Amino acid sequence: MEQASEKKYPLTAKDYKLYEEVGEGVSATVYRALCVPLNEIVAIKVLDLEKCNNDLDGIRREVQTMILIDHPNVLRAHCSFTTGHNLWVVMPYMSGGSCLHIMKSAFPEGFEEPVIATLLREVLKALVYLHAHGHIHRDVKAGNILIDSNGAVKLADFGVAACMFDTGDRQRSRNTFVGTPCWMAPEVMQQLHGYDFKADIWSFGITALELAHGHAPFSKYPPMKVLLMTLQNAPPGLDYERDKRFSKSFKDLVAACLVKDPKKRPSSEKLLKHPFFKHARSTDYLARTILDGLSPLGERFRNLKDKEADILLQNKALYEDKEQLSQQEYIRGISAWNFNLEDLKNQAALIQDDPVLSSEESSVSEKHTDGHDDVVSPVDRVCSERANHSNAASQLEEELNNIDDLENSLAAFPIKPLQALKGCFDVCDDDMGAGSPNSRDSAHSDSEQQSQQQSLMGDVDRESGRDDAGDSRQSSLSYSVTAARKKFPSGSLLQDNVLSHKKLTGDGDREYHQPKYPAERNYSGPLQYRQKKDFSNSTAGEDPSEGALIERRGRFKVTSADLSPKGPVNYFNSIAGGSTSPTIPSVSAASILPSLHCILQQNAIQREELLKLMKFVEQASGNAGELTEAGINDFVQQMSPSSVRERELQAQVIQMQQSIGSLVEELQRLKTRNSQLERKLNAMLKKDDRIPE
Ligand SMILES: Nc1ncnc2c1ncn2[C@@H]1O[C@H](COP(=O)(O)OP(=O)(O)OP(=O)(O)O)[C@@H](O)[C@H]1O
Repeated sequence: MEQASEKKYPLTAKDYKLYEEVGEGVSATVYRALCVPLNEIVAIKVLDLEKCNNDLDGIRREVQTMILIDHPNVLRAHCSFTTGHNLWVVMPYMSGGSCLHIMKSAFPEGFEEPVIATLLREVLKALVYLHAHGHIHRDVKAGNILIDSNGAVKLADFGVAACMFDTGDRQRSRNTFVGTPCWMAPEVMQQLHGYDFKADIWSFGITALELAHGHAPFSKYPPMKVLLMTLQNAPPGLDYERDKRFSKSFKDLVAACLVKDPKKRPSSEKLLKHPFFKHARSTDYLARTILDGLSPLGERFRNLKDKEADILLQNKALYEDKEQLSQQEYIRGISAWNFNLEDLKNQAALIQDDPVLSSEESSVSEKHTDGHDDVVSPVDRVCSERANHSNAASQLEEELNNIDDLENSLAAFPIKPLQALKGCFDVCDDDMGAGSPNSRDSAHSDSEQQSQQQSLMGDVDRESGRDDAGDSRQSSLSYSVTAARKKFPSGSLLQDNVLSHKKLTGDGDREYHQPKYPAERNYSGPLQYRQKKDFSNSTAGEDPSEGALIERRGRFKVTSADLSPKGPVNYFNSIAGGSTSPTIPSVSAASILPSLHCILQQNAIQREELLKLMKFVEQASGNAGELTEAGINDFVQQMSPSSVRERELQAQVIQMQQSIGSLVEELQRLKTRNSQLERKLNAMLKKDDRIPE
């Protein structure tokens, strides 16, 4: 297929003998191999095209570019060809391996400054070349800085790596979520206005810190957090106090690269003239200092892989989610460009909801700004990364749980708080409308909650426009989130009117907040009075099931159903002082006259019966003369306690009958008088008619 150099590298797999694995990438495995016809040791990168979402033409273009590149500090491909569903890229074998693997094996705390200066100078030369030819590497990091047995430094992974970091739509369409964005420039993360070769300068600065400390800033955090930190926090750098072993020029170089505004970063060409590179040495110095004593690359790689497998086994559960996987990939030294940015942003947007996180990030930011992360032995470093990552994972889990809690709260929070209140209070429907300021607030609060959630993405995006103001940026973001949270209770009725029964029931000024079924009811005093007083004022048209309206205050009303005790309250109790006997209602005398008359008649009949009986007895005993009518009356009185009342009534009836009789007589008299007058009048009228005029 493709041929790069004058040497004719064979284009068939059978001409190569694969040896041990010396590296592993996202979708590629690198082997040490023998090119049989040429009897030359090479490295063959085997790409699984099924894992790579790119079309073959895209890959071919990238490989062509890689083949055409001709610079001593850029790893050039000898040739490439496909075999089965794999693409083989044949390259020079870099026996020292990558700087990342070297650090992992022997320099966990990073390299000394002259080594760093030498390495960086070589890398920078590669960047000057690439940028001058219009290429952006986009994957500058220690894992892609390869060293051969002589100490020659080559920047690898240009071109072919492009298939791992598609841009634009292709990147967005991918769902993979692998790697960490530790080296990624803020403007690349934002993808708002695109990016240029200055993105490589940022990655170069991060790589400088990686070589200085043995790991990249933020490397122990999951990708979404790294994204957030990169965008929000002040750029990482070397600390003047803590990183005493490094020169001021090194610190200046890093600071110059890690400026958030790409325009303010120097070009690779300008950077190459930086005083820091006066510390750089020859490449064989590298061979002497960092390669000396190292075991063969394949062996180192296997050892690292074994360690990783052990730890993976121990922390199997930990590595089941994608964030863990990304950390795992970082430890393996895999590039981190093909994650889904949208996913990251969305998750980052969620994370920044947590104000606790903000403060934590602040301290983290400080730490990284100081340039101090944990410094441990290689194994410890891996373990520590995992432990730290475990912490980060649990932190993350906690944060996400908090978000879950918030989301649950939002889900549980009523759209119309007054509807929820209806469960505790009787609320007039008209109070549920937009007229209620509280309901407006709560509705606003709800929608604001949602828009806040959505706008957080926008907040992250808007960060792009700002530069070097991590603190203010963070505070502004924190503010928007905090504001949203604070608005949640204050804008709704929830806190005051639903959650605070305790407070409300104890507050005399707010007794209208009495819950529908309070634990204790007081049926005495004012409440009874109020009930009695308003009983007759029940509003027509009220729902009978909810009882008559007893009291209405503002949006709330208290109904008789609410206030009634379990047993029926006797309306008369309060009047009659607790007596349960009914009080006879007042009636007119005329309405009971017939009844009284009837009783009187009965009494009269009974009296006659008694008199007959007594006469019979008298005759029988011969003592008839001893009993007078008066005596009989006395006897009757003694015999019947109700006779007194009967006599009174009888007297009244007789009196009334007499009155009626008098009235009838009077009426008759008046009628007679009236007819006499009429007659007189008629007589006078006739008399007048007869008198001539
Ligand atoms: N020519 C080479 N000689 C020796 N080792 C190599 C060579 N090329 C790559 N490697 C090793 O293999 C590892 C993976 O290679 P490479 O980075 O090209 O694959 P990748 O899939 O692109 O990975 P990444 O996603 O990390 O870029 C490198 O980190 C390096 O350690």
